Amino acid sequence: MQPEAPRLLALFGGTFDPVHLGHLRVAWEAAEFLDAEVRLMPANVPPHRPQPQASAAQRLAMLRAALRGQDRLLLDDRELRREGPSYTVDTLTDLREEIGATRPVVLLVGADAWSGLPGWHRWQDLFGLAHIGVLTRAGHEPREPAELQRQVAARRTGTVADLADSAAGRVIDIRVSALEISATQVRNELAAGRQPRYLVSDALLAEPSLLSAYAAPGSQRD
Ligand SMILES: Nc1ncnc2c1ncn2[C@@H]1O[C@H](COP(=O)(O)OP(=O)(O)OP(=O)(O)O)[C@@H](O)[C@H]1O
Ligand SMILES: O=C(O)c1ccc[n+]([C@@H]2O[C@H](COP(=O)([O-])O)[C@@H](O)[C@H]2O)c1
Repeated sequence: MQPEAPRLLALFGGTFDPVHLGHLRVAWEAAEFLDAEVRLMPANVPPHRPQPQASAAQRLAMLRAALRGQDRLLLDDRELRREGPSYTVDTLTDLREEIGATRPVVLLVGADAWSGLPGWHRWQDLFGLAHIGVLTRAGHEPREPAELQRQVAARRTGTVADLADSAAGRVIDIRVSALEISATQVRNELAAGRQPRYLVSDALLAEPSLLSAYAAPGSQRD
């Protein structure tokens, strides 16, 4: 009898400032599509963007609250234990040291992040460490700069089973529900003194201290 193939492990990195229903739903759909263990992984110091408004501890607390009550989506806090810019290539190298070279890993990125991949630190090395799953994102047309197209042409597959055949190196497009929600929108709602109801998990609204990093000074929310 063939030994059972190890389950796919998928990492969904982000700033999560704060985590919103767009993140949660697309991660859920990716977990179903890939039949993978999906881990949401907050960046400590996100590279290539302004630094988050909420601290790492606050972003982690919001993620914990949002993920409570289910076990399909998990939390991975490895980047919060590392100082300096949270480069994904370093994170995947660290993960490989922990789990070894053979288990298939899928790095999940939204379509907007994917377009910017050639700007990432040592981006070409990412393909040696993980597969990449590109999630559609409402409001962000798929765009692939020429250097990314060249790198990806021979790697793309439409078949999940291909991801189990190797530890890394394939690219798969994952069509998920179009939920045009962003953390920027949530921060703006809160800064204007409004509730981000139905944009974030109810668990975040139930505990007002969780969203306190975004409140307008002196604002009163109902
Ligand atoms: N609504 C969404 N649909 C699909 N992917 C998403 C969605 N929101 C975020 N993502 C993806 O989740 C990852 C983490 O995103 P991030 O934490 O920066 O959230 P964001 O909403 O884009 O934040 P901000 O508005 O602060 O830029 C990225 O790969 C991003 O493309
Ligand atoms: O490694 C890099 O150079 C790099 C550059 C930009 C983004 N990332 C990662 O991409 C993920 C999504 O980033 P963001 O800024 O959309 O939250 C998050 O895990 C970041 O650490 C990584």
